[in-house]
Amino acid sequence: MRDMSSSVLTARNLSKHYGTGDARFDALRGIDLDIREGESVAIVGKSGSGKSTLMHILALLDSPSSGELEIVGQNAKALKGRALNTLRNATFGFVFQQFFLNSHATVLENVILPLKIARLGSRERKAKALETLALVELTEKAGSKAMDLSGGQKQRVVIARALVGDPRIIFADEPTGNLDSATGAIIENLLFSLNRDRGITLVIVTHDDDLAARADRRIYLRDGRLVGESDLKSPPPPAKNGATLA
Ligand SMILES: Nc1ncnc2c1ncn2[C@@H]1O[C@H](COP(=O)(O)OP(=O)(O)OP(=O)(O)O)[C@@H](O)[C@H]1O
Repeated sequence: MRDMSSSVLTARNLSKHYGTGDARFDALRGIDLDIREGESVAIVGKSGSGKSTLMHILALLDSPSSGELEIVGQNAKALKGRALNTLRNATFGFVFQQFFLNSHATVLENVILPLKIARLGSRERKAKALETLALVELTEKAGSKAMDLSGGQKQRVVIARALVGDPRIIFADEPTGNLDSATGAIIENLLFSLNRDRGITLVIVTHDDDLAARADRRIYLRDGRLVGESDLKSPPPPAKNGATLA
C-alpha cells in the first residue's frame, strides 16, 4: 500500500513568465502546492488563468522561471537529460489531447510504445499492454487501427497508454473535453477508479465543474495565482467582483 500522507509533488514559489521587457507575461506567480500520494486534485480556473502552464511544469514538460519543485523527493532542477526522461516515463502517465495516438498504428502498438521506450522485452511488453487493454475493456480492439475507433475508445487507448508503465501520477488535461456526456462519464469513472483502486495520484485540469467536484481537492487559479483551495468539506472561495471561477 502506498503511503497516502507523503507528498509526491511539492511546489514552492513557482513562477513562470513568457517573453521579456514590454512583452513579458506572467503566467504563474508564486505558486505553493503540495500534492499527496494517492489523492485526486482538480486544477480549475478561467481560460488563460495558468492551469495548463502549471500542469506542464508539475509534469516536467516545461520548467519554471523561478521557484522550487520536488517530484517524489527529487529536486526538479537537478534532473536533466536522460535522468529527467527516465523519471518522467517511470512516474507519470499523460492523458493530454496534444499527445495524439498514432492513428495508423494499431491500438496494441500505441499502448506498447512507452514500454518500448522503457526497453522492456517484447513478450513482456505485449503481455503488459494486453493486460492494460483488458482493464479499459478494449481487448477486442487490440488489432484495430487507432483511427477506426470512436472518440471514447480513443480516449480509453490514451488512458491505457498512460497506465501501462504503472505510473504513480496521472496528469489529465481536459480528459472529457471532446466527448459527449455519456462517454465522458465512462472516462471519468475509469480515471477515478484507477485513483481509488490502485492509489494512482490524479491531477486533472478541467473546465467541467462536475468532474472537478469528484476530486478530493480543487485548486483555484486566477491570473496565475493560486486563489484558493477546497476539499470535500469546504466550499470554493468567493469569486472576485461577482465573476465566476469556472
Ligand atoms: N508560449 C507562450 N508564450 C506566451 N504566452 C503564453 C505561452 N503559453 C501560454 N501563454 C499565456 O499564459 C497564460 C496561461 O496559459 P495557460 O495555457 O496555462 O492557461 P489555461 O488556464 O490552461 O487556459 P485554457 O483553459 O484556455 O486552456 C495565457 O494568458 C497564455 O496566453
